[in-house]
Amino acid sequence: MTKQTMTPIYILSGFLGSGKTTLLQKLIAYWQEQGLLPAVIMNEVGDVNLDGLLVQEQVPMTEMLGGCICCSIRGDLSMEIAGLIQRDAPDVIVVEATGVANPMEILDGVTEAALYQKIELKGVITVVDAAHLLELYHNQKGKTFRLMQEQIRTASCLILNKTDRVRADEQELLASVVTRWNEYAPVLPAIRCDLEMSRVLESMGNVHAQPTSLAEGNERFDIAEDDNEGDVSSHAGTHHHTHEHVMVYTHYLNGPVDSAEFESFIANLPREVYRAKGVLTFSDTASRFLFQYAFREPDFLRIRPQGEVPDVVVFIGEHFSKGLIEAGMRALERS
Ligand SMILES: Nc1nc2c(ncn2[C@@H]2O[C@H](COP(=O)(O)OP(=O)(O)OP(=O)(O)O)[C@@H](O)[C@H]2O)c(=O)[nH]1
Repeated sequence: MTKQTMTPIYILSGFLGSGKTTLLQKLIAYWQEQGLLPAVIMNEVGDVNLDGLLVQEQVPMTEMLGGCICCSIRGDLSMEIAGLIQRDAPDVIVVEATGVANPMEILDGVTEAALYQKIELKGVITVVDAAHLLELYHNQKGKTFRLMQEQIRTASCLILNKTDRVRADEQELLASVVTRWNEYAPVLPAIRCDLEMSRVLESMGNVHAQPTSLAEGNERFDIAEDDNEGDVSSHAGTHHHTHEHVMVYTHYLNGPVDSAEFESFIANLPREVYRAKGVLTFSDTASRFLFQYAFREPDFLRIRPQGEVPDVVVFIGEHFSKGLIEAGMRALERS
C-alpha cells in the first residue's frame, strides 16, 4: 500500500559508539507509546548487524550492511526508503547511519528518495561521545576529529552524550565548542541519551500523533544553512570521503571462550581499534552476551537472541593489524 501522507524521516548521526542505538531504542519506545509505527533503516560498515538485536521484532527494519550508505551504497538508500514505505507503511522512519558516515552524503540519499516518495526530512540528530570529543578537541587534528566536527555541523539537534565520562567544567567547555561549530542546533547533555524524547523531537519539529498532520513543518528543517550550504555542493561535486581509512575485521568464533581472558584481550586492544561489538558465549557463564566496546570502554549485556545468531566479534578502527587481532582471537578459542 502506498501512503498518501508524508512519511517523516529522521537521520541519526554520530561517530562509532557515541550512543545512536541507545537513542534509537528510546525513540522507538516513545513512538510506540503514541500508537505510531516506527521503521528503521540500519547501516553498518561490517557485514553483521548486531545493533538489530536491540530492536524489537515488531519494528520493521531494513539492514544495509557491508558499506557506508554515504558512499558505496548511497543509491540503495532511496530504494530502501521507498521499499519500506510501500511494504510497511510506517508512520516514521529513522535512518541510523554508520558511525563513520558523512551526514551530508546521507542527506543527499534521503532527498533523492523524495523524488519518488512523499517523505519529509525532519532533520539530523547527532549523538556525540563527550569523552571522545574532549580528547579529539585537545589534539585538534586527525580524520576522526574532522568527521566528528562535520557530523556536529550537520546536526539539527545535538545530544552531548556520555557526560558521565567528563567533569562538569569539561562538559561546559564541550557545550560551548559544539555551539561554536553549530549555532543552530540545540545542545542537549545526556547520560545514555536519557532525555524526554518529545523534547528532542520538538527541538527540531515534532512527529505528531495524527499522521494526517505530518505534512506541515517542512520548513523547520534547516541544516545550518549559511556556513554549510557551500559544503553540500562541494560534497556532491568532489565526493571526498572522510572515512576511507576505516577498516573492519569480522571474526566468527568456533566456540565459547573464557570471559576473563576475553576481557583482558579487549583491555589490551591496540588504540587503533576504536569500536568493537559482538555476540559471545563464555565457557564460564550460562548465558550469552552482547558485547560492546566504544572508545576504550567495554560493556556486556546478557541476551537471549531470537533465531540463529552466531558467535562473532566485529572490530572497527584505523590501520590496525587484522592478523594480530585474528591471532589473539584464535588463541582465546584454543585455551
Ligand atoms: N558510559 C556511558 N556509556 C554509554 C552511554 N551511552 C551509551 N553508552 C554505551 O556505549 C556503547 C555504544 O553505544 P551504542 O548506542 O551502541 O552506540 P552507536 O553509536 O550505536 O554505535 P555504532 O552503531 O557502532 O556506531 C554501549 O556499550 C552503550 O551502552 C553513556 O552516556 N555513558
